[in-house]
Amino acid sequence: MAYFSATQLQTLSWTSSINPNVTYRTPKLLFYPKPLRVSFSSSNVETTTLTKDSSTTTLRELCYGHVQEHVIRRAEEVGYVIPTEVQLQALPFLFSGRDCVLHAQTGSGKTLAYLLQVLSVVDSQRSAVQALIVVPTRELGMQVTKVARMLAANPSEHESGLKSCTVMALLDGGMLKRHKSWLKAEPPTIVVATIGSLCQMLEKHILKLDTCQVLVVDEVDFMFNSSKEVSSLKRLLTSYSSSKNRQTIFASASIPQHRRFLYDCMQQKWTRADVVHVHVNSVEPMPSCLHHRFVVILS
Ligand SMILES: Nc1ncnc2c1ncn2[C@@H]1O[C@H](COP(=O)(O)OP(=O)(O)OP(=O)(O)O)[C@@H](O)[C@H]1O
Repeated sequence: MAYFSATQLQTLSWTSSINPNVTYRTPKLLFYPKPLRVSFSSSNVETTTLTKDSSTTTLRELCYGHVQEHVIRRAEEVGYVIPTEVQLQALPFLFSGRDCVLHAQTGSGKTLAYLLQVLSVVDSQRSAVQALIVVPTRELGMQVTKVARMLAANPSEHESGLKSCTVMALLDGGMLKRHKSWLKAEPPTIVVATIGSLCQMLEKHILKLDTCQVLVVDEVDFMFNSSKEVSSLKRLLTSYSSSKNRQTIFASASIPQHRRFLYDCMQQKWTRADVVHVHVNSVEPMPSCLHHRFVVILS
């Protein structure tokens, strides 16, 4: 049995401080902006000189050759022009097909990072579920579905005669009866699901995941901390499709014991052994205190 010590796990961790002496050797990242401080927990670090400034790398440049033009255009139309730090760091790994743990603060842009990867992989002409995004709550599921549908919408669909990518929201409290008929008639390309509704569909064999190429688990720390969801989630990660045949992406704002989590990912075969931990630290730390002010309005 292979044994990995916690120190052998590959962890990429960026901060905004610049250390010109430490970078790393992944060739895909050579266009990277400024020298970034990249810490590996192994001693596998090499020095390279990076030239281009991060402020000049656009989302279009990052996505070029991976994401369809209409998706990039749609993203630009809604204002996604410059990648956030986590998108800048994660997208080259995601596009290369590596399993990733996206670990960055709330609002840092993890959702867009994994949705761009999902949209780069799926083929809307195939009638099969190709990506599954598991979320802890209905509210988050609705938000993710909205962004996915917005990005996937193809305005030239009618002229080209090509089918658009379809996104199903399989969420707790939703109309599962309607979803059953939809799944039977024509499988959607992407499914966004809460674990409860998803398991119902899987157990009844209405939904099959053998064609799933990308599995995303959002708010993974929340899911693993919920006693109600954890066993179903573990089953999902190991039973319905194998980590060899799919790309697995975990996203979370906080993973308190991330080394332990990465170790489990490999040991339990939730991911492949070369899973990448993309850890973007907050550029602006939380303020140490808050000032409260109030105004008295005299009537
Ligand atoms: N490249 C970008 N340019 C401009 N805005 C962006 C970009 N990427 C994401 N956003 C916006 O930033 C906000 C937060 O993004 P998002 O929801 O993807 O963050 P997140 O890291 O997934 O947060 P959470 O941990 O809460 O799920 C959203 O309003 C999104 O539209």
